Amino acid sequence: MTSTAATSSAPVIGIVRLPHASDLPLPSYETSGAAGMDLRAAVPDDRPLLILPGKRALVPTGLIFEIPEGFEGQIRPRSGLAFKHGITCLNTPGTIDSDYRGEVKVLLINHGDEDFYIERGMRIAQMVIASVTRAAIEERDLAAATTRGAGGFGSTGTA
Ligand SMILES: O=c1ccn([C@H]2C[C@H](O)[C@@H](COP(=O)(O)OP(=O)(O)OP(=O)(O)O)O2)c(=O)[nH]1
Ligand SMILES: [Mg+2]
Repeated sequence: MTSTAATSSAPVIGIVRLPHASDLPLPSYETSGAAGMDLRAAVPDDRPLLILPGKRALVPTGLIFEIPEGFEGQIRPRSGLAFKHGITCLNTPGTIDSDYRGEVKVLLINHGDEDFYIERGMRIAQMVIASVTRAAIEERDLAAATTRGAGGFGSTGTA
């Protein structure tokens, strides 16, 4: 089941299919409540991409995204690939900036102990569109005091 229904006031994401993805389906939400649209591998039909255990690969999607200002694309792993094969995104969540006009690529790593072949059209990751807040930056001489202060990295204990 796939769903093309958008939430109300949803941003419109423009997608350009590059020649090496022209026969692949556009990304789509697999169910009516799916948060992410699945991305497919645009590797050659006759040349699956081998990822050896412990190695990583940049997998082409053959897609250029036009994400409106105020939003970003987050590339996240698919849990099934992670659970069954140890295949995940190394830089998760990958950030797709709204002003990026290059081909979106997915950085996969094989954390499993077997060779894994990425086949053409395989759904390798998912993209979640999220709103972004861009902050104003102000330099300060001193940061305002708080109860936590400089405590971190487990300073509150575990229990
Ligand atoms: O998984 C990813 C992550 C990033 N990108 C593209 C889109 C993004 O807008 C651009 C830059 O990503 P990022 O800012 O994470 O990388 P960087 O190492 O800081 O590169 P740059 O100096 O180009 O910003 O690379 C991808 O295609 N896939
Ligand atoms: Mg950057």
